[in-house]
This record gives sequence, C-alpha cells and structure tokens, in this order.
Amino acid sequence: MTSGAFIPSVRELPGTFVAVVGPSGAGKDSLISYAQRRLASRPDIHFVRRLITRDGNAGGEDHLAIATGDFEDMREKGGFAVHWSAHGLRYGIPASVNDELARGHVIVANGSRSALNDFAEVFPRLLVVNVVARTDILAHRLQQRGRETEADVSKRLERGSLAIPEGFRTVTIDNSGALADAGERLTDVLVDLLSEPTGVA
Ligand SMILES: Nc1ncnc2c1ncn2[C@@H]1O[C@H](COP(=O)(O)OP(=O)(O)OP(=O)(O)O)[C@@H](O)[C@H]1O
Ligand SMILES: O=P(O)(O)OC[C@H]1O[C@H](OP(=O)(O)O)[C@H](O)[C@@H]1O
Repeated sequence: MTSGAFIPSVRELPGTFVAVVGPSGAGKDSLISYAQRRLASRPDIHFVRRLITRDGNAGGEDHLAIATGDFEDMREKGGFAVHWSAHGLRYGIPASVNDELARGHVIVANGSRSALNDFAEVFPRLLVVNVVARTDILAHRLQQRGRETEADVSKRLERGSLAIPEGFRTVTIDNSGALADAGERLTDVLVDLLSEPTGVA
C-alpha cells in the first residue's frame, strides 16, 4: 500500500488533499497544469497522475492508462487511496499519496463530485476546489477539445449540474474568463494551505 517502514493511519495524515472537481469542460486539468508549472519548484506541493482506464493517447489530462483488469487487480491489492467510476471509465488515486500527506505536504488531484464522500473518509484534511464556468462555455470547450464523441459530450454536459454535497470545505473558482486569472487563484489557494497551522508536519 504505502512505501517505507511507517504506514500512518488515515487520522495521522497532517497534509491536505485538494480535490479539484467541477463540470466537464470547466478547466480542471488546464488549471491543475497551470498551477503545476507555477509551483514546479515547491517540494511540498504534489500533483497526482491518476490511473484511468482510458487510452493514454486520448489527449487532455496526463494520466496513467491502465487496462480494466489491471485496475481491478490494483484495487484488490489496496493500490488506490480512492477510486470511482464515471463516464464508463474507472479512475484511481494511487495509495502512495499517503506518504506525502504523512509529511504534511499538499496533494492536488482531479477528483469527482460523485466520490467526495469517499475522499472525505480517506483524507482527514480535504479541500474541495470547485471549478465552474458558464454553461455555454462548457459546451464550446468540450466541442473544441474533441476528445469525446458528440454523444459523449452531451452526456457530460447533462452531468454538469451534479451538486457538491453539503458540509465540505470548498473554494469555488470561476474559470469562465482567462485561464491565467483562475490559474493564479488556484496557485494562491495551494500556497496558502501550507501556511495553515497544521499544514506542515
Ligand atoms: N480559461 C480558459 N479559456 C479558454 N479555454 C480554456 C480555459 N480553460 C480550459 N480551456 C480549454 O477548455 C477545454 C476543457 O478544459 P479541461 O480539459 O481542462 O477541462 P476539464 O474540467 O478537465 O474537463 P473534463 O472533466 O472533461 O476532463 C480544453 O480544451 C482547454 O484547453
Ligand atoms: O462528474 P464528476 O463526478 O464530478 O466527475 C467525473 C469524472 O470526470 C472527470 O474526468 P475526465 O473528464 O474523464 O478526465 C472528473 O475528473 C471525474 O473523474
């Protein structure tokens, strides 16, 4: 599950897990990439590559492509901190993130609104970053991106209004405008987390 001699219980993870969620096309991957470039010199802020049962050459997010059978094997062996299904795909956050959380670091990953209760069970310090954009902009961006078929884009737009359950510590970032504006906002949010009293071990 985790590497090294010390395997912390979930309640001993002082680091913050940042789940970036929001409707398809809002710009989660673009904002994560922006913040990753801005924070490349920070050893205490980590950006997760998710494992997804999607073709590695599909475009968009830099993920680790995995076959469905291998995904299930990894899940059974406890290889995921959190995993979920959406859009006919399986998604997983590797259990290795617990090593960095045990050090008090910040972990950033593209999450899922549908799996936030699972995230909260596993990560005692969870921040939800809800990326939003106007509905007409979502449609335009998904069509322009061209990763999915028209039918799949329609299904993604229908899922756009999925609500964030109540009770989560949430920061909302509107990415209807320039990527740099929203990207700087995300960068600031991540850096500020490390100034919080228990942010660093
Ligand atoms: N502020 C922006 N201005 C213009 N285009 C943007 C902006 N943000 C993202 N885009 C573009 O919109 C498209 C969707 O962005 P992105 O893939 O980051 O969204 P996403 O929320 O991760 O979507 P999904 O959940 O479907 O993966 C991409 O082609 C991206 O380049
Ligand atoms: O609608 P919800 O549950 O928030 O998100 C569902 C999934 O869709 C997106 O992934 P991608 O666009 O396939 O990479 C999200 O990152 C998430 O994993």
